[in-house]
Amino acid sequence: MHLLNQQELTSSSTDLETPSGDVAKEQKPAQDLTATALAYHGEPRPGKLEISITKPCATQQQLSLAYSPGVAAPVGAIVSDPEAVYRYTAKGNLVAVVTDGSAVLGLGNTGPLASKPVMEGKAVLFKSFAGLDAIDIEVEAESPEAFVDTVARIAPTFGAINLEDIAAPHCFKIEQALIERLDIPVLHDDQHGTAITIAAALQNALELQGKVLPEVRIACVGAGAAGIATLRLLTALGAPKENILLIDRQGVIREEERLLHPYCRPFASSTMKRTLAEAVKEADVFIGVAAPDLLTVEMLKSMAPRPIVFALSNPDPEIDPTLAHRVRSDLILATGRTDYPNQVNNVLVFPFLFRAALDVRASCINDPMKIAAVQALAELAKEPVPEQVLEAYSESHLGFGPAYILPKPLDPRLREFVTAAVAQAAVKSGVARINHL
Ligand SMILES: NC(=O)C1=CN([C@@H]2O[C@H](COP(=O)(O)OP(=O)(O)OC[C@H]3O[C@@H](n4cnc5c(N)ncnc54)[C@H](OP(=O)(O)O)[C@@H]3O)[C@@H](O)[C@H]2O)C=CC1
Ligand SMILES: CC(=O)C(=O)O
Ligand SMILES: [Mg+2]
Repeated sequence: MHLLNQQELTSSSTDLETPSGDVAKEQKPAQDLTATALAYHGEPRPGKLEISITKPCATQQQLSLAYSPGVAAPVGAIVSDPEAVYRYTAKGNLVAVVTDGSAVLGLGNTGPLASKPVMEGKAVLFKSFAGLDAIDIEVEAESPEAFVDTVARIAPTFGAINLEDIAAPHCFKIEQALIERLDIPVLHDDQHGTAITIAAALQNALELQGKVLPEVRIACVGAGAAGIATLRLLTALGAPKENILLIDRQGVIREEERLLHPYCRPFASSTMKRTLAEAVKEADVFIGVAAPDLLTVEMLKSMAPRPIVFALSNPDPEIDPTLAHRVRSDLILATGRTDYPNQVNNVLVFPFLFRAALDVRASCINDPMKIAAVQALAELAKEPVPEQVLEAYSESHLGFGPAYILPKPLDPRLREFVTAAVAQAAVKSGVARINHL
């Protein structure tokens, strides 16, 4: 599949009026996205990050405070009281973005080295959207245990750990082991950041389509980190398991048919349906967290009236959005990408979950905090959109509707709105260690 970048979109797109009255952008093939992206990453200096200092260190006196002998004072304070580390070091605002490179976006197991641009990107988003300092750490680990051990050993440096792009099923075991071993928040973004974003987007899309979660039929392709966590959250929010079909490379995951890992088992179905095409037929909701181009035009046509399609594989979605809008005028469609309407991407969540957790020094990121994020994100989509956001996206109007089911990631209100809701939930559920509210 070939999709366009933002510049090409704004310079070469034509608007298609769909029968539902929404405007879908018609796009022409990109010639230079690869070259532009490589230049962006390579020039004027390689990469997207640097470290800057926050205290002056230009005179003999300043050097003797920053280093020997002055630095001994905070060391002593931390030895006496470990909590003083939050007062005298950067720990409390520092997140590790850690990966083994085993499920990098939808590109698969690229290994740790090639995952570095994505992890640097996550660090950029932490900083620019939530003011958090983040360092990317790409780990070469021979086993999940070795990975856990590596992260646990470096954890004292950080205020929180964001696990990224670690494939299922190891990701579940790794996250659980680190949560148990560490006293700082640990969260696998591809599980929970994605699940929260999808749940908020689905809540709003269902409202617009005149449907409700307890009644819709859901086909989810991708039984990995994102897929399993999303179904766990959606069922917790009221989606009946019997209305859900989960599909992986071998087809619909059915009870007692093959050896399933324990994370898949709760979503195994007693259905007679075996293929993705059969699973999608008459479904109200398609959630794609798997790979490009899996949803065909025929499958889309076979979905129920007023369908919802979240084609979230990055960078290339499960169906080309322009094609999908041509086929179904009653569709609400989202992708994970920035250059289409309705970006359903965990960037809407992870900066603010961690911002809140660190602000109140939460010991973990628990379910009430995740549910608070769902509600805050869904609610913010219904507020008038500030001029600054319209300008950032070169739009003259954005408002709650089929082409705007969630706030845009560049919306500066996210930081206050989502962070406040999550922090309040942390305090209320008893996991906050300080109360700034
Ligand atoms: N928009 C967003 O915010 C996010 C999007 N994603 C996207 O979701 C996808 C999966 O990520 P993640 O869950 O972390 O990865 P995992 O490796 O944990 O899981 C991938 C899952 O997708 C399935 N899959 C892969 N290819 C196919 C195929 N051709 N047909 C059917 N199933 C397939 C795999 O099946 P099997 O086990 O049989 O190989 C597996 O169940 C990626 O494309 C990623 O970009 C992820 C997180 C956030
Ligand atoms: C968005 C993201 O984290 C992913 O596609 O893996
Ligand atoms: Mg990811």
